Amino acid sequence: MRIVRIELHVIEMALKTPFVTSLGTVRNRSGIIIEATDENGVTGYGEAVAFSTPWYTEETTQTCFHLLKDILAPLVINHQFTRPEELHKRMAEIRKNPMAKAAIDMAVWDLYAKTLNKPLHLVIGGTRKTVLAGISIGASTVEQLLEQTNAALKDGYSRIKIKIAPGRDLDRIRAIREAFPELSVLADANSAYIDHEKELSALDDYGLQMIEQPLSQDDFIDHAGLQKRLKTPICLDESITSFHSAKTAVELKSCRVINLKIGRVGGLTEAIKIHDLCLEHGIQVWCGGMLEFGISRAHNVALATLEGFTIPGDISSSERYWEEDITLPDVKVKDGVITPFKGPGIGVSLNRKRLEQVRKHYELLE
Ligand SMILES: O=C(O)CCC(=O)C1=CC=C[C@@H](O)[C@@H]1C(=O)O
Ligand SMILES: [Mg+2]
Repeated sequence: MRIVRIELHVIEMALKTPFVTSLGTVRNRSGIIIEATDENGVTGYGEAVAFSTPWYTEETTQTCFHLLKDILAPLVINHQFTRPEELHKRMAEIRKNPMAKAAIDMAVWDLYAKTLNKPLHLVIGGTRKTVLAGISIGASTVEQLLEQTNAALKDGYSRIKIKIAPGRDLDRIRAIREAFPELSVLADANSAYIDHEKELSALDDYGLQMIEQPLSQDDFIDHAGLQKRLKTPICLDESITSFHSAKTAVELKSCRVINLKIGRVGGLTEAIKIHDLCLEHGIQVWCGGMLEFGISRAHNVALATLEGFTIPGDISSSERYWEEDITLPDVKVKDGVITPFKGPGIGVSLNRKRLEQVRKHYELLE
């Protein structure tokens, strides 16, 4: 099979609730929805999940647009392939830029599953009938955090993730523990403790499920030393940008958990390889979120049906973020779980009316 047409839709939507992290606040979310159509007119969907500024990783919506339009689309259009992994390999000639590559890799997997007329989660070997839903709360005050946690529990979420930074950690953790002593809670630092490593020991006695990426975003050594000193499992997010980096983390014992994001690691092909590595080495893995739109969210649901996803991830309902998402149907959490879509591929279609409303730019590549 071969892709004969790629369409890029650059979109932007305001988040219902601003998302506050140790690195800044996200109010508006831009992204790129990609359609890849083959010679028989079958179309697969992908999404470039980079933010509009390089606060989380070095990629942005603009860098992804440039890579997709000028480098990656010309590399894959009209290139014969039988399996998605072959195009992923072809894109490996281009260095880094995982989120741009992931957009195409997601679309190719969706297209491939549709040509088999099978749901993507079954094509990749998913065994879970439902996916455990967790929720990441980016709140600026303790009161807002408690409020949003209460609402999350009412919506059936069984685990919450909070954002921490030096001087904004113990107050939050103590408040959550006091109000919800049994709740499964993890804390995401987004590398905020690089020069405050000693302050992390104070967080070690609150039964946190894990502490996510406390140190430098390209580190393995310091996290390995920290993991030896802490009871609480370390989870790596930004450090894990490829299968090789996951292998490094496993060999150096830098973490006991990995937050797996399809965009950050360069696509579903790589994410599946990292999942298999974690399963082999007893490293817990969960599906992280990127405040994304419905296409990437639907790919996350498919990924999280794999055997190794034993704990809730950051996949929550689309309606938490958007007045109206760009897919039909959108992702819905019910009683703390998400049921994988039954249709071929990712099982959702584009809500074209909504896509037009929020689209800033369109590019047709053939
Ligand atoms: O998509 C979600 O609901 C979770 C998003 C989330 O927690 C994150 C997305 C991107 C960067 C960070 O702020 C954080 C993370 O590091 O996991
Ligand atoms: Mg994180």
